[in-house]
Amino acid sequence: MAQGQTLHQHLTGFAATDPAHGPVADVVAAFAIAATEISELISGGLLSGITGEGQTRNSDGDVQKDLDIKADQIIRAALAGTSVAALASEEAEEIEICDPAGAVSVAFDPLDGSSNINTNMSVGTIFSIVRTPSHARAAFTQPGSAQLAAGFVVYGPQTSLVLTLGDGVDVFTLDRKAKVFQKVRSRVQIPAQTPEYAINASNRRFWDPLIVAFIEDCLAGKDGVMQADFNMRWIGSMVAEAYRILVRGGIFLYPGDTREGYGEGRLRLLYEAHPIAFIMEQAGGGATTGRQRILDITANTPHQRVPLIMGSIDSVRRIERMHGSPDIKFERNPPLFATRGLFRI
Ligand SMILES: O=P(O)(O)OC[C@H]1O[C@](O)(COP(=O)(O)O)[C@@H](O)[C@@H]1O
Ligand SMILES: [Mg+2]
Ligand SMILES: [Mg+2]
Repeated sequence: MAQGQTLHQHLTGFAATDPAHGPVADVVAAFAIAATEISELISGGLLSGITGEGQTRNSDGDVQKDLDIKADQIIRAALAGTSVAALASEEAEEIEICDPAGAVSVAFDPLDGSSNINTNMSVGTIFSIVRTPSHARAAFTQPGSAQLAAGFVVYGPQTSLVLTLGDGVDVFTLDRKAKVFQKVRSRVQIPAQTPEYAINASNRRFWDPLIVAFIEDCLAGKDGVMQADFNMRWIGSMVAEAYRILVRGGIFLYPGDTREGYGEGRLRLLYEAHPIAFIMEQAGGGATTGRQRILDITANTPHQRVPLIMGSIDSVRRIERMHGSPDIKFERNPPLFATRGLFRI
């Protein structure tokens, strides 16, 4: 439908032949309500009593900021009005069973990029909705391709909710006065080739040589095999990076590295990589570990980490080809391949 449609209208118009569709719509609506409240809190900052400090740690070892905990509580309160079978939150150690008869289950990151709270940078909320199997406990032992819907909210200069119901990606921006999300972009398509990359380059000495090789190719610009001058971004907030990629393309990398505990990178499969990968693919982009499509992976534990490389499809495919070609470092040397096209190897 045309822009200007509200999220509520979008969900109401969502085909209802599958019995899970009603519960999916209810859960998305609950996240929209929670996001409206979280957005207000964030925009008030210290005036809302948000200090950005924290005392406790979550199961992944991160310090839980006051807003991490508050966002988790707000989302739980909003979901209490729905019949969700199982919940997996970044801020809870274990999977929780709510209504075992619930048709859907939800994994969520209440606040992504929370190291940015004090610096007045963008943070977000991420969610993944799956069908509940016969045993609710098994809800999160399905590959990412089994997701029914996924979304994320970016609390930036605008608060925007990005949503896929498995049929393309739409973007809704919060009308703060009316407290309604209005559709601003329909059927988003990520450009296949955008010379822009995002990676935490301070970890370079810990990377796999293939990641070093890819970034060196980007840095070589027009003179290198990519034949394009690259721009670089790193926000430290995956939701903000994903939003930028949806708008103008590019590639984001959080690979595994040799730091202790970072063998599988930093991002969590169930509530970060799965939903973002679903959105990337639905918008014509890609998401991979380098060796495996993210949506083909099934979690063994709730907070399992996974290397995540996502964005413009040509860049994602190039990374995958590099991982499949151990001798790529020889092939990369010009001038033999100086005539290759953008992003080709
Ligand atoms: O500080 P680093 O290692 O660059 O990691 C940044 C990454 O960590 C995250 O903040 C992880 O998410 P949380 O803030 O939910 O733990 C991502 O948003 C971001 O891409
Ligand atoms: Mg996160
Ligand atoms: Mg978080």
